Amino acid sequence: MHPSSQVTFPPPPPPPPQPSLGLSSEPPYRHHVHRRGLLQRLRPPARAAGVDDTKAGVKGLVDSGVTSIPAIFHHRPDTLPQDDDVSSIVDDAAVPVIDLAAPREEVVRLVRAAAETGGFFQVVNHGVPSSAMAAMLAAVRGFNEEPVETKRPYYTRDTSKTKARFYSNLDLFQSEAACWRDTVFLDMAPEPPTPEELPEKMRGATFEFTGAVMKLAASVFELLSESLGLAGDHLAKMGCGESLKVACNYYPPCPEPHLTLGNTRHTDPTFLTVLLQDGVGGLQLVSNGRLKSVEHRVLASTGTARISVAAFVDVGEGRSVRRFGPIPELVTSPDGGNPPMYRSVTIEEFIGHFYKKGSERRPRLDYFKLE
Ligand SMILES: O=C(O)CCC(=O)C(=O)O
Ligand SMILES: [Fe+2]
Repeated sequence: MHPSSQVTFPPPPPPPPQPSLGLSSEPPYRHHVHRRGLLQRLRPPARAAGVDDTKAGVKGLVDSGVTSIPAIFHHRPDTLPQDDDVSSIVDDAAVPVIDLAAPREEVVRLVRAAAETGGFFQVVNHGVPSSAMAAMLAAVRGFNEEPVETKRPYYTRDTSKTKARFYSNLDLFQSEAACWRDTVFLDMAPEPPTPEELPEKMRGATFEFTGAVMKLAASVFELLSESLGLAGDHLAKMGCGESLKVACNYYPPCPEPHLTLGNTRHTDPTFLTVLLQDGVGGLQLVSNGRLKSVEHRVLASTGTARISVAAFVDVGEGRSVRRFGPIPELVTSPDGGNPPMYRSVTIEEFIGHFYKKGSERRPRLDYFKLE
């Protein structure tokens, strides 16, 4: 979704000096030496850096006036933007734009082409009101720019405590280097939070926005089903649209953006991500490799804060027991020439790879490839 072409909301965000989202198809990282050593060294400084112990996040560091970033935010040079990246990094402005109000066949054709190649596309006429998008972005800004005393009570990574969690770097104590980002993470479906569970600044906008995103996701699943030659309700019946978890990302301005990242290169762990401000992206695994899950990362930059809202649409019930693998209709071609490329997995196993592998963030699907 690109609200920028349809709405202006005060204050208008200045364009970032660098591409805000890079999409890459380079081979995975090769460097994971001394991982254990790195982790051991990382933990105490992570607390001391005033990110987690203060519960003030990266924004707290910026407010305290740092002019150089703490060492835990230093990423390996080979993972940072390089001059010679240009050929393999696509910036979000280059992704295809699909008008969902175009004739159905045309939309299905375009969705198929986009999902099979880049795995990432931007939609217009998507039915999410411009006012709802602008209000959601303003709400995320509003919360993050509150005094730390207001934000601190929400600071937790404990999913059993609340459906609205504020933290800086979910994997702060597992990753090789921390990212220049704070997040409010919301569990919105199938069991929504009560309005009182959300930070006050986010109460008004969140329910309207996420309700509209669920509707949009349902129609994208229909389009993806049809683009795979399946019945329109195939992916919905598999449960792909039951759950909604929303990462509200706040990327404070960074004094040394050349040393760190807003988010490292990764693929998302869900069936579909609806990304406010940058696009709508990929479905994976069950298409037997036909639809792509785009690798992406976020650069840090000086200037003003950047805000994004990534809505992860996924399976709800039975995440530890239901198995997902290539859809039978997609692997049994009449000539037998399309064998399954991936083994089946549960959602929990699929997501779990992210944490087990730490900084080694290969595209998730690679781990489940059949030889
Ligand atoms: O901020 C963005 O544009 C992307 C965020 C993202 O990749 C994520 O939250 O998974
Ligand atoms: Fe992502």
